[in-house]
Order: sequence, then C-alpha cells, then structure tokens
Amino acid sequence: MTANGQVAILGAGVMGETLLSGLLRAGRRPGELLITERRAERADELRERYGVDVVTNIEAAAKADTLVLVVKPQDMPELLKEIAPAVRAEQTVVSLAAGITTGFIESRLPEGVAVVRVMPNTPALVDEGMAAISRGAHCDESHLVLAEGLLAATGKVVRVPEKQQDAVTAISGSGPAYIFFVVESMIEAGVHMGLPRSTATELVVQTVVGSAKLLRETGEHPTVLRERVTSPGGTTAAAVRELEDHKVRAAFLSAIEAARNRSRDLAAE
Ligand SMILES: NC(=O)C1=CN([C@@H]2O[C@H](COP(=O)(O)OP(=O)(O)OC[C@H]3O[C@@H](n4cnc5c(N)ncnc54)[C@H](OP(=O)(O)O)[C@@H]3O)[C@@H](O)[C@H]2O)C=CC1
Ligand SMILES: O=C(O)[C@@H]1CCC=N1
Repeated sequence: MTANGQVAILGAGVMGETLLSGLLRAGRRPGELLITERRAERADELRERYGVDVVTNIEAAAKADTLVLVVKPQDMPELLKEIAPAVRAEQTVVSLAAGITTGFIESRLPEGVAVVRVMPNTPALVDEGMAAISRGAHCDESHLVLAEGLLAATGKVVRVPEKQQDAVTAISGSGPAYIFFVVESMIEAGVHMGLPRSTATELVVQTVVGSAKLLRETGEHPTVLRERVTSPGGTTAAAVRELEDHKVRAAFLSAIEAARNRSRDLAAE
C-alpha cells in the first residue's frame, strides 16, 4: 500500500467501517487512522472494536493528511461547511459519496485542494470490492495513486472519467443489492417448491459464488456460459423463456437507469 500519512475517515457507517476494517487488515496501524462519528455509542463501539481514535470532524481535518468523506450525500454540505476552515491545500480529500461531484466539494473547500471521487462497494468487507476513482480539478498522478493505495486494500480499483461515475454507481456501487435480490428470489423459489430454507440457501449461495468464479477465471462472455447451461429443450431453456416473457432484462435496464438518474440528482438535494 502506498504510504499516505495519517488518514481520517469522516463518517464511519456501513461504508466507512468497511474501509476502516480493510485498511487495518491490509496492515495499516490503528495510530495511522482517525475516524469521526456523531453518535457517542457508535464512536465507543468503533473505538473498542478497532482500537482507533475517534475525534471531531475539525480535529480530523486539522490533523490528517488524507480526509476520506463517507457521510451520506445529503449530509455532505453540512460536513464540508464544518471542516472547510481547517482544510489546507496540501491535504487530499477523497469522497466516497454517491452523486457528489468533485466540483461540488472543491467549491466548498479552500482553493487548490485535491479532491478524488471514489465509488466503492460493500464486497470490500471481504476484500472483493470494486472501486472506481476519478480526478478532480487539482489532482495530479500522486493523488490518484494515493486513493488507489487506500482502495486497493479492499479489492480492485479502476480509473474512470468523472462523467462516468453516475453509471458506475448504478452498476458496481448499487450492484451487490441487485445480486442479493436475485439470491433472495431464488431461495424463495426453492422454499416454494418444498426445499428446506437452509438447503435452498446453501444451493443458491454456492451457485452464485461458483458462477462468479467461472466468469472471472474463464473470461468467457456470459452469453457463452449461459448457453453451456442451456441444454436444447431442457430445464434452463424453459426458465429463461419465462424470464424473457416477464421482461427481466428490460427491468434491469430500467432499474439501473433509475439508479444512475438518482445519483445525478443527489448533489442537488
Ligand atoms: N453502502 C454502500 O453500499 C455504499 C455507500 N456509498 C456511499 O458511502 C456514503 C455512506 O453510506 P453508508 O455508509 O451506506 O451510510 P451510513 O448512514 O451507514 O453511514 C454514514 C455515517 O456518517 C455519519 N455522519 C453523518 N453526518 C456526519 C457528520 N457531520 N460527522 C460525522 N459523521 C457523520 C452517520 O452518522 P449517523 O448514524 O448519526 O447518521 C453514519 O454513521 C454515502 O455517501 C454513500 O453514497 C458508496 C458506495 C457504496
Ligand atoms: O444506495 C446508495 O445510494 C449507495 C450508493 C451506492 C450503493 N449504495
């Protein structure tokens, strides 16, 4: 991992804690990390679980070299207003918030601060994350390398132009939820047909893991892999016909466009 001094995670909810735990698993020492949280009991829980210091947003902004912003998009204006007086141009700001542009953040912080926009996802909790990063107006290669170093602790990192981030958010940011939705539906189908819930769950989870590995390790197109499962006149063909009749492919397109549009709207709230 690239060394980048002290890193503060501002907002340690689901995604903030995921990043924090990943950095610790990757060998970062608790003393190199700071976190901020506004609820005292949550702060105590994190302090106890990870041995990291929990400080105020202003303290974090004054002390850390890298500020990772992981509050909800709707909380971002208030957070930026609070930390702006303490932020300095030599710091790097990394935002994980959906929909919030680097321009939005730059315009609320002192002139010249480097801002990197990141879209991570929750499989980072098991070091299988997918993160996409984009540069703001004041970033150079060193800022992108720094952000890559942070995110590579928990999975893959790609660079994308910022104009693609709303689509990325809709695909890989929200993506795990679509997969879990499919998993839930398949388990329910198994239960409906009389399988014990535990059996249905084991069958579906291993099928998803195995299919994901097959995709990654063979590099084959998903259509080719699907055709290999689909024996002529067989069971899979009967099932896929139903999925097509119910316009599941079109539903995915509409759903993912809705997520992309929601990402675009978030900065305006
Ligand atoms: N969850 C996901 O899968 C992904 C989330 N993201 C992005 O990550 C960000 C966080 O999402 P998520 O972790 O799901 O949301 P959470 O609500 O779990 O986490 C946000 C955390 O920020 C805290 N917070 C809010 N305002 C402040 C503040 N002013 N100072 C300090 N802490 C504050 C909240 O505290 P409190 O509990 O008191 O409100 C909460 O603990 C969002 O911007 C989201 O778009 C990006 C990719 C994937
Ligand atoms: O649902 C959300 O808004 C966040 C961003 C991507 C995943 N979760």
